[in-house]
Amino acid sequence: MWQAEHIAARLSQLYPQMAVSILGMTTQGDQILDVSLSKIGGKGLFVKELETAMYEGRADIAVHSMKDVPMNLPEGFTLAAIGQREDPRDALVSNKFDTLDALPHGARVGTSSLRRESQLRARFPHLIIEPLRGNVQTRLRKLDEGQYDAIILAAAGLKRLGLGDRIRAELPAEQSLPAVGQGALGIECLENRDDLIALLAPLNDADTADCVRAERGMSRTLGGSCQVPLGGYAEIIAGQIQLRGFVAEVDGSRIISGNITGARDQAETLGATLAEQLIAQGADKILAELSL
Ligand SMILES: NCc1[nH]cc(CCC(=O)O)c1CC(=O)O
Repeated sequence: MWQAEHIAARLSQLYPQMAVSILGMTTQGDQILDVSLSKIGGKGLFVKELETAMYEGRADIAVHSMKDVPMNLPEGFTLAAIGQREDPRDALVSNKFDTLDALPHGARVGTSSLRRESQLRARFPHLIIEPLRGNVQTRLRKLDEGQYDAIILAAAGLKRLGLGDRIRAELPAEQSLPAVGQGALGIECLENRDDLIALLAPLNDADTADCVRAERGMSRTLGGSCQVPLGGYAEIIAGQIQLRGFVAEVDGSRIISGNITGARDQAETLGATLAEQLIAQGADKILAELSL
């Protein structure tokens, strides 16, 4: 809802004559909370109902976290704009500990993200990783009730909700490589709505869009979703895209990582090329084992 309201406010600012209203929706991704997303079909669950609403003409656009948008949109839909990225990092939230290093043997860390789990287990095999789902407030409540010693959340979600003061440590990309698209908002509409695509163009942030395209190019080639421990994060450095990526065993016993730098107008190809490099190092075998 914060994301939808943010985009509605931007549109009202850009187009004062435009009537903007929010059609609040709950998706299966919000409703099914007792199991990990990786077991129930992944991220598409956050976007499907919204696409149905657009298809049926009940909504014109949908606002998504790019992290939740599947690599291949259904036929007839397009991403009209990708907004400026909020903090892309993962954040440690705890009432007892200020850093990951401070967590003692046997400390319980909440996350249902295979990406976060694999990176934690590789560096801190003495921690116990336990599932944690629900919206941001629910996750914080479960921490505060003492079910966990610490939890890992996206910094972006916390900051947007004014909960940035709960962050004990922001994990640098070297320690917790973010998810593909993390921290960026995407606006989806029907591909044939040239009117909307033109109106939404000013909301596109070229830097973020190029970075997210590179990340998604990698993930698409790897066939990844949140069903696999996979991270991808791109930055614009000296006018070029620098993309890092990894695929790991969930238990952290193996992490295949790499990076690549290249031209912004080749973003997707750059992502695909990094994916091929990870595959050459055995990423495809890890992915194949996971889909068994
Ligand atoms: N999968 C849920 C989800 N999708 C996007 C965000 C955070 C906000 C963002 O990345 O834009 C979150 C929560 C989290 O990972 O803590």
